[in-house]
Formats: sequence, C-alpha cells, structure tokens
Amino acid sequence: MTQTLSLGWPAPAKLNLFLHINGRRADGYHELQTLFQFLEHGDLLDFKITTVSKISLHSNLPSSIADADNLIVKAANLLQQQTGTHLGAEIWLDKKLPMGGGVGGGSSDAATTLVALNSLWQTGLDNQQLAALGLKLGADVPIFIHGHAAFAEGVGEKLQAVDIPEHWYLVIAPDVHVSTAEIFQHPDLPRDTPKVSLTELLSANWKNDCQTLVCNAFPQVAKALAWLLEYAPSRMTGTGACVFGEFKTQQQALECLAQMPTTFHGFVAKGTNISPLQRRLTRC
Ligand SMILES: C[C@](O)(CO)[C@H](O)COP(=O)(O)OP(=O)(O)OC[C@H]1O[C@@H](n2ccc(N)nc2=O)[C@H](O)[C@@H]1O
Ligand SMILES: Nc1ncnc2c1ncn2[C@@H]1O[C@H](COP(=O)(O)OP(=O)(O)OP(=O)(O)O)[C@@H](O)[C@H]1O
Repeated sequence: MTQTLSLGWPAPAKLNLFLHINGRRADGYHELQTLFQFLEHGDLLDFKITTVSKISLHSNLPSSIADADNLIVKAANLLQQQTGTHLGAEIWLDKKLPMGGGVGGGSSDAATTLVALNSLWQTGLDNQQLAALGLKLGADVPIFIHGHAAFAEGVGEKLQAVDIPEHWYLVIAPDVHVSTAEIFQHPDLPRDTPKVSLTELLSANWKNDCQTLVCNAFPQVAKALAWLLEYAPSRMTGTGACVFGEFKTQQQALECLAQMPTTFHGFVAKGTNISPLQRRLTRC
C-alpha cells in the first residue's frame, strides 16, 4: 500500500449554550443537561497513513503536553487496539483553540482522529461504535462524533439532535486554565438543578451552573463576562474559562470585537448545527 496523505480535517470548537448540573453519580461523574452547538472555528489535522503501526504527532502545542498524554495519540491507539489494524499514522495538528477553555478542543481533536482514521484505515466502525470508544477518552468526545447540534443528558453522552438558530458569537478566552476536574470536585458547585424537558429548556432563560463558581475563583473570567454583558446576552461555556456573547449578525459581533480591550483575546465565529467535521467526511 502506498502512503496516503489526507489534509484539512477540522476539529471544531463547541459551545455549551446552557449547562445544568442535575446530580452526582456514585462514580463521581455528574448528571447534566446541556445544549451543544459547534462553531465554524477550530483546530486542523492532517494525516499520513503508514504501513508501520507507529502513531506519531507533530504539533504547535506547548511541549508540556507529552505525546502519550495527547488525546490525538490516545484516540489513534484506541482505534488500533479496537480494530486490530496494522496500519499507522503520522499526524499534524495545527492548534488554534484555547486549551482548557471549555470549547472542547482536546475532545474535538480526539473525535476528528477517530473519525478520520476510521475512514482512512477503512476500519469500518459506525458512528455509535466510534462514540462509545470516544467516551473512554472524555465526556465531550461523543458530541463531536455525532456531528449535529444536540441536547445532551447523562454525563453528556445521551444525545438528541436539535436544530437551533445559528447565531454569531464573540468568544473571549481569558488567560487562565480552568481544570474541569477541579470544578466538578468543588464543594460549592451547585448540583441540584431539576431535570426538565427539552421543550421547557428551549423556552427558558439559559444559564451555566458552573459560571458563578468559576467567576468567583477566576477574576479574569468575571471581568471578561462583565464586559461582554454590556453588549450582548453572554455566558460561560462548559467549565470555562471561555465566555461568549451572542449576536444576530457577523457585523455586530465584529464591531464588538473591535471595541474589545487589548488585554482580552477573542475571536468571532458562526454557530453551526452541522459540524464542519461531518462536511469534511462527506467529501472523502
Ligand atoms: C463540562 C463539559 O465540558 C460539558 O460539555 C463536559 O461535561 C466535560 O467533558 P470533558 O472535558 O470531556 O470531561 P472529561 O475529560 O470526561 O472529565 C474531566 C473530569 O470532569 C469531571 N466530570 C466530567 C463530566 C461529567 N459529566 N461529570 C464530571 O464530573 C470528572 O471529574 C472528570 O474527571
Ligand atoms: N490535543 C489536545 N488538545 C488540547 N488539550 C489536550 C490535547 N490532548 C490532551 N490535552 C490536555 O487536555 C486538557 C484540556 O483540554 P481542552 O482544551 O480540551 O479543554 P476544554 O476546552 O476545557 O475541554 P472541555 O470543554 O471538554 O472541558 C489540556 O490542558 C491538555 O493538558
């Protein structure tokens, strides 16, 4: 087999448009209800398929993340083990998403690796099997494999596709790393939002149950959110640190970005119900 080069696999960001924590399971994981939408903005991965089974990664990530801890390498190894393929891959990652930002960059990279390699290695797993594999790597991986905006329950793996308005967002990434595990372990995290139906949730005011705790612990997050709220309905995504403001048009979002203090870092992107990864897969 000749070596195959396959370029331009997107690993988009996600937003949690709301995030409710309904309880804590015996294994420590939390039951939640959340609404996921993708952004037309994210990391990019390239793959070279090799006939030796080695997985190697080249990236612009900080060297503090060892390859063995990288979710891309973990995803590729997991797919190899699961399918018994003897093929390997050389992978290039162009990291654009803020890390530990609640926009799911690591999970999205893992999902893109599973979806792309399953196609390029011709290992034939269906989306359900890939999502089950992905869940072993992180609670957010299945949504990126699912590829459609969704209402999620369970620990984030029970997904119901939804079609919701595709607004423009200004996302601000405060210069702090929020540990998802630490937020979920925190004694002050509210864990008692009652579960309600999707219909009720879609017409309610949206909130993020982690937001107050994270804003209290990280003044940079509170500051970014307070600034955004002057311009648009705004919230935190996931367990932070990113916050987003919602705009009807690209122009409004860009005008707000232009006024943003230079001490903040942010980007404008459109929300999308169909993941850019799905669109790339159908071009394969
Ligand atoms: C908060 C969300 O971003 C919402 O989309 C996700 O639920 C987090 O997903 P993730 O980053 O893929 O999280 P994981 O890597 O699976 O878990 C990190 C840590 O968060 C905690 N965790 C995560 C998800 C969940 N439903 N309950 C939890 O308690 C666990 O302590 C876990 O050790
Ligand atoms: N490919 C990767 N990209 C980014 N982070 C990675 C990757 N592989 C492993 N990690 C580790 O995962 C941590 C969290 O990454 P990520 O950027 O996905 O956080 P996040 O956006 O808060 O995710 P979530 O919204 O799922 O909680 C990083 O700090 C890093 O140590």
